[in-house]
Amino acid sequence: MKASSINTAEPAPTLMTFFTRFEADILAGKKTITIRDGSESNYLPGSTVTLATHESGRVFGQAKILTVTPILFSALSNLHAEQENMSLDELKQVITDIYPSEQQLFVVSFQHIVKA
Ligand SMILES: CC(=O)Nc1cc[nH]c(=O)n1
Repeated sequence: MKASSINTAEPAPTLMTFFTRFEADILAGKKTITIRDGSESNYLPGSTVTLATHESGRVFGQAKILTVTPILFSALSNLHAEQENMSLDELKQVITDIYPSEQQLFVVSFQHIVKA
């Protein structure tokens, strides 16, 4: 993402939540990206975020944000699916379930650095 397109109006988030079903893949280093909508696109590359479950808020680790890249739903590829540790069909279904009819999305890549 270009520096000029980073939203500096709000502080970068320090918490990233995931559905519990994704936790094991993240801790195993098998899921290295997350695809979010515009409301969760303000992560700052280089920053460290706390990882917690969406359902209960249980903290399960920390990660370093590497990149935040805009992407259209129609441009999701097998590379994204690999980085999510799922097939492309699965990934498209997951994203459609979470963000119905959202075209503009953001790929947030991260490195899991600490297990809680
Ligand atoms: C809580 C939540 O929205 N979690 C998501 C959303 C998109 N991708 C993902 O890996 N996790």
